[in-house]
Amino acid sequence: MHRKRFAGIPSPRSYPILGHVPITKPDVEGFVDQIMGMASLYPDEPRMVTFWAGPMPSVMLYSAELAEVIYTSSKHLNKGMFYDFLLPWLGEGLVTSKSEKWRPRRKLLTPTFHYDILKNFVYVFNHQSEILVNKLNEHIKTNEVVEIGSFVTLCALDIICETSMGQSVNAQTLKDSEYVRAVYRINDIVQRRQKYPLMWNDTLFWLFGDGKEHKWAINVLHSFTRKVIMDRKTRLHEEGSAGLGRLAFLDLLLDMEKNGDIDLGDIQEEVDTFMFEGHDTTATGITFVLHMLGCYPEIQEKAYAELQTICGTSEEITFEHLGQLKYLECVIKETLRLHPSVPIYARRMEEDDKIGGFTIPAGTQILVNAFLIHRDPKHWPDPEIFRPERFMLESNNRRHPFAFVPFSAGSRNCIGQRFAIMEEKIVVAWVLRNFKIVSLKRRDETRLKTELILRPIEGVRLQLTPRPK
Ligand code: HEM
Repeated sequence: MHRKRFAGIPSPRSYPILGHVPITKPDVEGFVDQIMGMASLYPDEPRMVTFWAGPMPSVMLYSAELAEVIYTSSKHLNKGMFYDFLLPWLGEGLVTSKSEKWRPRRKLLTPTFHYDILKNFVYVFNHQSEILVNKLNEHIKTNEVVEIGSFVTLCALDIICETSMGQSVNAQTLKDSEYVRAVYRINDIVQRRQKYPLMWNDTLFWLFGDGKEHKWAINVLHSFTRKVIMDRKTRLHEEGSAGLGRLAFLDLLLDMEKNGDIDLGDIQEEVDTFMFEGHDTTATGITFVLHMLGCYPEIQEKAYAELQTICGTSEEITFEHLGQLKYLECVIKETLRLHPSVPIYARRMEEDDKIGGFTIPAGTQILVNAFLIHRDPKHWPDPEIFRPERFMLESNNRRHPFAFVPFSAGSRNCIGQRFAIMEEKIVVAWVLRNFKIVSLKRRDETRLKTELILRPIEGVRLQLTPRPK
């Protein structure tokens, strides 16, 4: 695309044909600093920057006002090219599908995430959190320090497997599961591929990249979900829904199949999509919340006092409790503001359109940078300060509607956001009720990396002390 069409939009100095490729930092930390550093390099309006990967332009937006054009558009609904690397795993499920396929599918699946359905999962959230607390108790008998992310990730994986497929993979209790290994491996391979433009070429990827392992992982992932789907379909047919035990998303999808709305291939795409989108995101979300609670003792005690008042001696966190845990919700949201699990997401311009007074040509990749939108001093005074009260009702009502966008916004927003907040609340509540948490590193000492997901480079190390019963 011709560079003249982007004249006037800020852009760091680049090379004539290769663009920014030679100056892109290859290491994960350097890359984050470079991308997020744009807000320091170009802090003023229009808060947008152009990058060139060779001849391909990407325009990164980092203001609520500019991102609004994308969120509210009914045209720019397709994703950027980075999502193509997910196609072999996810097929054309909700995250990756093009707008023609996505529109009717989203309409069909939206009721699946209604509170009346999500209520059924409260048991799973509690049950898996209890296992997590037991595992943490076992661990601290021999080692005071816990890398909490690794524990929480297995818990989130068990939760998403059980709620999506009605089948536990027992990631928390089993030492080794091939499916779990394949989930980790595929995430890693996709993220590495996104960062190395040479590996975007399929032939090079197969010859010199992780092609072989990629094939192994896809085979394991698809065989597992295919088998679960077929087993559940057979049981549903033979024993009826009463024979299946707890409800899972899969049962609702199988109902849709019975009505002729989708086929088994479509179901597989959506189950794989939930597995991808629904576990790493919540796992890093919960990890960062626990880190923040461990950094700010007064906030931790306030959240703990609320839990004691609302839940009292009740062993379980019930659906009714969830609505009342208002301060904990503010803590979770403030954590998502400073550490959005998906810090950047991409769309493709389907036709020329005006953003920030510039005409952006069709075909351009738009990167919406939620990490920086959440730090725009125009909407967030003292943006680096961790202050959960920002999310109290009154302040919320006065804010720009797109200043807080961890779940994206508009019609292509996250379908799982209520599920995510419910899960985060319950898992965090269990840990907080059982342990006093101290973070071994301050926030400013915790280095971040961003792959598809924002993560702490060295994990989050906590000291956990059991609270008196
Ligand atoms: C803290 C947790 C989560 C965060 C921060 C998050 C964030 C996001 C974001 C930013 C998007 C838009 C991505 C894009 O435009 O490319 C998205 C989409 C999506 N998320 Fe989530 N998510 C979370 C949890 C979940 C969970 C638990 C599920 C499922 C159970 C889920 C399922 C989906 C799906 C299916 C989409 C695609 C929606 C569509 O295009 O119609 N997410 N999520």
